[in-house]
Amino acid sequence: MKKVLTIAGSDSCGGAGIQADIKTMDALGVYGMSVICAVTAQNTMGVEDVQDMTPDIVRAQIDAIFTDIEVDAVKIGMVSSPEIIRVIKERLIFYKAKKIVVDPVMVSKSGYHLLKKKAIDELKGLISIADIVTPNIPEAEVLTGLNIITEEDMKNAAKNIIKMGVKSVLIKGGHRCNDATDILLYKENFLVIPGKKIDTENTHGTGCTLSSSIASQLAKGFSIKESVILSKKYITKAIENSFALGKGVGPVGHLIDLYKRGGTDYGEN
Ligand SMILES: Nc1ncnc2c1ncn2[C@@H]1O[C@H](COP(=O)(O)OP(=O)(O)OP(=O)(O)O)[C@@H](O)[C@H]1O
Ligand SMILES: Cc1ncc(CO)c(N)n1
Repeated sequence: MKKVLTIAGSDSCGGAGIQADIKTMDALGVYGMSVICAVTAQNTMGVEDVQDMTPDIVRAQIDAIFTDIEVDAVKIGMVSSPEIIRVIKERLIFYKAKKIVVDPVMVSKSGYHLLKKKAIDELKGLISIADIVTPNIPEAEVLTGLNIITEEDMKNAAKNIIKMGVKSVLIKGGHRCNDATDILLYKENFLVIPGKKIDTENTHGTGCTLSSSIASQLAKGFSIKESVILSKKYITKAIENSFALGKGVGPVGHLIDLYKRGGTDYGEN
């Protein structure tokens, strides 16, 4: 079985973060492992509190895994602080980690800052060693300083981000009003991945699910382009099967959730 590591934050309500990553990995048939960078006290209505792990315990978790287990792909999500990001980058280079996906998580859907503002430069450094980075539109705006409205703007932002040294860039369109088309810049070519906006409030964890699906498919040996296309299908299906939970924004539905609710039709993933 392929082994995939998520380096991210814990979401107590189970919709995003480490919990979404492990559910996605399970659903896609890879073995999921985790390095926890922060614990959030969070529910469907928002983030109440955050406790960052120390850089030492982040380093110790990474060392524990890489000194024992061969890791086929790594997904990085919420990384909190400049010190934690520096440790992650240094350790991943040290262990010659393969197939690195960076989801540059900055602000939760409810508006809580999950990344300290002073950590943006370190985050760019981490992006430089990745195979793919998956910013949503507001994140791409922070990384580039550009204003992104149209598909052409998304392409320009991708060209700008690729200069950071990353091999490919997926700009996610989920934050646009009427469309969920994503744009991949890969080997100097653009791939427009069309998506229709699904009318649901329950989109907690969409970005985490997409990036851990990409890491899982890369681990299985698919190319970046194939992994992104398969993952767009997975996230679309997961949003179609999202459900109400608690009083706020409910989570996307993974294969496992569907089984529990008696469903069987989950496409080819
Ligand atoms: N309502 C929707 N209908 C269809 N696809 C969507 C919808 N919302 C998001 N997506 C898709 O989900 C994927 C994740 O994109 P999104 O922009 O939501 O990520 P994100 O903002 O990083 O998520 P998160 O808030 O979990 O960090 C993309 O492929 C995007 O196009
Ligand atoms: C821990 C965590 N990671 C990522 C997100 C996505 O916004 C979130 N809400 N919580």
